[in-house]
Amino acid sequence: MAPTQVPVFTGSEKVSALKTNYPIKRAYVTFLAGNGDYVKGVVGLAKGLRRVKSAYPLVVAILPDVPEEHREILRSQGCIVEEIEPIYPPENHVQFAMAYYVINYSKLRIWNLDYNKMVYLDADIQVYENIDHLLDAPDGYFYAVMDCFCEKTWSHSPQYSVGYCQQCPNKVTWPSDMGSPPPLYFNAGMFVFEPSRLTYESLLETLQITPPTPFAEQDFLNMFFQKMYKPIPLVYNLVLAMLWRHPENVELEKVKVVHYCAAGSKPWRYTGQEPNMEREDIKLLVAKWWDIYNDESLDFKATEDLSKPSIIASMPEPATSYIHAPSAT
Ligand SMILES: O=c1ccn([C@@H]2O[C@H](COP(=O)(O)OP(=O)(O)O)[C@@H](O)[C@H]2O)c(=O)[nH]1
Ligand SMILES: OC[C@H]1O[C@H](O[C@@H]2[C@@H](O)[C@H](O)[C@@H](O)[C@H](O)[C@@H]2O)[C@H](O)[C@@H](O)[C@H]1O
Ligand SMILES: [Mn+2]
Repeated sequence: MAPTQVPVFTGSEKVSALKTNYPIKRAYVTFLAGNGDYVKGVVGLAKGLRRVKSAYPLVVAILPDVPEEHREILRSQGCIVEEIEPIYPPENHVQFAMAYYVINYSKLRIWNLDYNKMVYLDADIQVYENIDHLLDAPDGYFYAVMDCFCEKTWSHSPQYSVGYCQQCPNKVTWPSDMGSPPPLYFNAGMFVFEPSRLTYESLLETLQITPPTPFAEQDFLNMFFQKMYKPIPLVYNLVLAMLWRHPENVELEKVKVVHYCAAGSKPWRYTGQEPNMEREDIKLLVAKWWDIYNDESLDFKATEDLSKPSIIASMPEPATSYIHAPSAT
């Protein structure tokens, strides 16, 4: 297991009795911008969640530039489509964020959705095993998987310059003349969070006085939730670069969620040309993604699916509920 991970789930734990008169609303949520091919990622994710019999719906937070044709595709796959307004960082700093990532600040709108607990998943993520239990995790924390600093995309950072990575903190000791090592840093492609108006307004106010940085909203979220961040095991968000940067930390057969974020790994654009893309494990993971995307039996069927447990999921919670430790496999 990677160092410094604090196991969130220690077994079947009794969660405090929930006293509420309103149904606890839980869902998965992803983000879609533009009229390009990321819509395929969302369709794949919707079908993947259906394949693992998730009890919760998939909300898609879309920017206004998503065409009606794509919105219809998402609705036909049982997604709940919610249009959000873009969020731009302070005008005079935008050049500091990598241009490609600036649209990701708009992800912050998901804190304003009308749900109590959500799991955010990038559209380039696929869920291969049921992770509904994450929505039972104790409130008051921000759960996410630790990122890796070894890819070239991190070449701007002090970590990269000294060869330090939190995935192997003992390999290169953090130089004492560079102050204390950076706090644990999560990949913002997947996280468990509690939408709230109060948090949402605080995020937006804080953003206005926070100069953008290379990884845009990911850096910002790491700063904002630093005190609440609770690392969860890598099986919940396998950042593909881990396969060649930290293979000792990866047990591929136990991975529940795969994040196709390495350059050239987006399944719907895969050519195998970019570095590491010719690896057998990458070819297997891309093929697994396509198997789900092409599986017509996983398409949404209005009649059958409406009777799915997600209706139950919106019913008031029982007096107590349990967190079941994730399966070892
Ligand atoms: O043209 C785009 C680029 C990004 N995204 C969304 O923004 C997320 C973050 O971008 P990406 O996953 O490409 O970043 P990475 O995780 O690869 O750094 C994507 O997963 C999508 O949900 C999108 O909808 N359209
Ligand atoms: O806007 C910043 C983005 O930052 C993250 O992607 C990065 C990060 O994972 C680096 O560590 C990798 O090196 C890099 O390849 C990858 O693109 C999130 O996955 C994405 O959702 C989004 O927040
Ligand atoms: Mn991603």
